[in-house]
Amino acid sequence: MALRSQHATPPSRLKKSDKALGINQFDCPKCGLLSPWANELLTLREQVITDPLTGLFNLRYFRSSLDIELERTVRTTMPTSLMMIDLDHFKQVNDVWGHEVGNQVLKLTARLIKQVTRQLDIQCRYGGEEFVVILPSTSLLMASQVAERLREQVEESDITVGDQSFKVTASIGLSVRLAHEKGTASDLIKSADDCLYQAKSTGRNQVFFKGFEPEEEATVSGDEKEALMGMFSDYQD
Ligand SMILES: Nc1nc2c(ncn2[C@@H]2O[C@H](COP(=O)(O)OP(=O)(O)OP(=O)(O)O)[C@@H](O)[C@H]2O)c(=O)[nH]1
Repeated sequence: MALRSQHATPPSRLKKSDKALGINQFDCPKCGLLSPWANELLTLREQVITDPLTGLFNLRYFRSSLDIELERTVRTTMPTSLMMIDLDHFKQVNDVWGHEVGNQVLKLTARLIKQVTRQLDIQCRYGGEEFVVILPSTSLLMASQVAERLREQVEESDITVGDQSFKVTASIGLSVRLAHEKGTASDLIKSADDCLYQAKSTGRNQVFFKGFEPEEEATVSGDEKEALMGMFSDYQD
């Protein structure tokens, strides 16, 4: 019995293929899998690749997906972008509001990440209060627009506890791999992580990336942000 699909197919998307057999037999439309235990196996597989708190993909799935997407970049010449997101001063949220409220903030952040990204993007919890999104076939310019939209949505969201409410912010680092560029998945992660560090160390609540021209560093703000929004206003699915 083997799972042949490279990408996860949630059990809800499976079709029951043969009721007459009287057993739990399912036919996966993506991978053509046919097995009496396929549904149970897919549920198990989903658990193995999912972060239980946020429902996003976990670190294990992130690493294997990034390798696949970087291979795809070489084959298709379409760039792959990477977005690393870290909540600002999250320790204070736990300290002031408690761990359970902290968990609610992580869930909210996961929901916002899913809302602003596309279905084919790969949204993962990297660990703790850090998230990472792989954006296949996405230039750095487009990724910066998505990141800025996410940063804004986090900043604008109210977290309500009883009759009180508070806000959180996020810092975001971006990197991109172009088809002709060499380097490992770890290099791409390090590059996004370095940018995230820059976003944190230069004030937080901002998106940071090495600019569209090599070696040029940039943050998205003011007029540039407006121009980006205008150029890619039809980007959202
Ligand atoms: N509620 C909750 N807290 C978590 C979880 N995982 C990690 N944390 C907390 O996240 C906090 C991260 O704190 P720091 O690494 O100091 O970072 P920070 O306070 O966000 O500060 P900066 O990143 O520098 O802005 C720690 O207090 C961890 O305990 C989790 O699953 N749930």
